[in-house]
Amino acid sequence: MSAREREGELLGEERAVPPERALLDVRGLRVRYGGRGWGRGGGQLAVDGVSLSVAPEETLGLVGESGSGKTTVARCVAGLLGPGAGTLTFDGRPLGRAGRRPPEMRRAVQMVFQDPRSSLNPRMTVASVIAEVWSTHPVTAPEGDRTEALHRLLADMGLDPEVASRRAGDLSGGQCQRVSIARALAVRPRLLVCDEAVSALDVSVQAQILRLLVDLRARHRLAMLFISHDLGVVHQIADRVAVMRRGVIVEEGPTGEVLTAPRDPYTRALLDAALDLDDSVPGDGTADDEAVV
Ligand SMILES: Nc1ncnc2c1ncn2[C@@H]1O[C@H](COP(=O)(O)OP(=O)(O)OP(=O)(O)O)[C@@H](O)[C@H]1O
Repeated sequence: MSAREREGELLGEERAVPPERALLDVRGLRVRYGGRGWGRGGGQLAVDGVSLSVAPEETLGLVGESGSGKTTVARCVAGLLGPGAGTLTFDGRPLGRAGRRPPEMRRAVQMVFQDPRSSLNPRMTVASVIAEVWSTHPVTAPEGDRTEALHRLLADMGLDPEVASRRAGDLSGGQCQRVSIARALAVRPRLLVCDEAVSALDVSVQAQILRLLVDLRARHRLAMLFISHDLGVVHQIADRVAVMRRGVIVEEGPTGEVLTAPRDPYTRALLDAALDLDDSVPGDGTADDEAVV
């Protein structure tokens, strides 16, 4: 089936999330890096007609091998990259690049990156990281005592208030990721795009951050686009899964179905490659917690 046919199928009656129910709706997304401009050839066609939807409070897992185009989709949704072709809508409104989004849409879609250390300025204190996003989105800034609000936010992330005065560069990887999540949630988003958000962490810390995300998702009624090459991790968190290969979605469905009875040979190969799904799921509850201060 060609990318266009597959896109057509996704546009039809079988769509998992009807357009009127979708929070995020991506239709026929195409992205080419380099070359002579869109439609003029050359360069690298990274995403070739991706259509997907995420309902309010739903988590869609996007899986696939390295280079399949997952990050490119994430960057378009977060507004860091413009689509070559296709449409993105959020709550029924067109979703342009971040610079062109109205402030309420910029804050509604937040992203958590793979490498927590490089996504934070190592010289900034945690308090100033959060103060910066509150000043960018003043509507989300606390009205009363900001220090108290900051401490509450940190506590929500499982961080001690003492972390507020520490520089990001002095924190552990897990602590940095908790701060990155705090920065994203400080502006009260509706959709969190997590791009390999636990991949760079030690296995025991992965489990903690995954549990934190599951907990925050419920408490803050978040929708998530959760990108990972790790099927075990996706199994833990996603309601539905879309499988990407070479810029197209080859299979999509409820997580249990896709990961236990895959229809596409590529999904089966991915599952076979994940040596043992159960063993690859982090978090048996026995791992020592990293110091969360
Ligand atoms: N800035 C860029 N310039 C040129 N090509 C790029 C760029 N970013 C990504 N690509 C190419 O686009 C394709 C898709 O990359 P992308 O990072 O979206 O895939 P991915 O599935 O997220 O992979 P990974 O898990 O390794 O990040 C790859 O072939 C990659 O080499």
